[in-house]
Amino acid sequence: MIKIQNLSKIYDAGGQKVIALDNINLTIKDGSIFGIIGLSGAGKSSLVRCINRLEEPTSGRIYIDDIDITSLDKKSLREARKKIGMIFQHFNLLSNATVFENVAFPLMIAGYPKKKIKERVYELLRLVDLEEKSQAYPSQLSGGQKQRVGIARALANHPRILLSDEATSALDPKTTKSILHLLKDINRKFGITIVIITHEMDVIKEICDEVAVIENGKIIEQASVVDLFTNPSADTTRTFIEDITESLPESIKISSKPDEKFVKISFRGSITSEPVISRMIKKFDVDVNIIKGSVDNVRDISIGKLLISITGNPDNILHSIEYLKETGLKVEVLTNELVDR
Ligand SMILES: Nc1ncnc2c1ncn2[C@@H]1O[C@H](COP(=O)(O)OP(=O)(O)OP(=O)(O)O)[C@@H](O)[C@H]1O
Repeated sequence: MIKIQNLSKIYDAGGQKVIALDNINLTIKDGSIFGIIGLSGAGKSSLVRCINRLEEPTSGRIYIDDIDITSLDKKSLREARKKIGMIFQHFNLLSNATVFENVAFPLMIAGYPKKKIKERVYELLRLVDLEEKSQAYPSQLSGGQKQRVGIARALANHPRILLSDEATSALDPKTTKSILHLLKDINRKFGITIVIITHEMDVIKEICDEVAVIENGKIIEQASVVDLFTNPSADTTRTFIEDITESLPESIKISSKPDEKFVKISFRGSITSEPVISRMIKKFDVDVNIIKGSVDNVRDISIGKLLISITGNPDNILHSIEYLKETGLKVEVLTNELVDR
């Protein structure tokens, strides 16, 4: 378990103080894939780099399995870091060393005998599907292959935690997917906790279990990925997931009549196939116009969103909305404030 308590990081930029992290509190469960998403400058890198103290926190505590990382001396920190692997956006490989040598590097530093190093390196290269490239140099590899080397190197010392600092940001969408699948496999096979920082919701959607949204150095929202998609609360989160109420047609903005209500419905999985809306129309004698709809796949669960207008007798509209809520759907009646956003 990673426990971050009251963590702050203040940089001194030429006499000017920059508050990069402002009293962060987070708990990351063992074996989970935890995403931290935020816009550029939100504090993501600072946060992830404080976990292994590549960046020194200004104040606060970070516990990993009850060991206070922030209080360790240099020698103990070196030991603790063996259990925290890290991968980077630009891979950080040694350019004049082969793939084999890059992966062997942390094992040599740890003082393993040659035979052991060779066995472990080939085991890791098999895991990331790069055995045949062992003698290649980084310049002879594609971006995806370079990141696979980065992953193999990060896993060399059997870490319990893998930190990923925008590891797929420099890759095309297809390669991104294959790297994310590899990370998921590693998480499942070895139970390694993975902390991913990213500015892309697609990355979160693909593999994370839980997500925290960071803005101006503060965590503004934290939830399971499925909950976040169904029910985002912060405005920034809504912009990340392109909420269905964004860029609504002009015609909606002029209407706030009692005989017409705009309703956003969110649903998960099986409810998609239930004819809830047609039943509602029959039961309450209202008309429904579907304005927008979308279905997203989040961690293999389909999450649907539907924006409808309900017109008819105002009382019947209210009963219809109650009925939708009773069926277990998440229902939000759009107010002007929401519509005008
Ligand atoms: N070494 C530093 N010295 C001074 N200010 C810094 C330093 N590193 C980061 N900052 C500032 O701290 C804030 C958070 O930066 P950080 O790199 O953690 O954000 P980020 O979310 O990772 O951004 P990006 O996605 O652009 O990398 C920013 O305002 C940044 O300018």
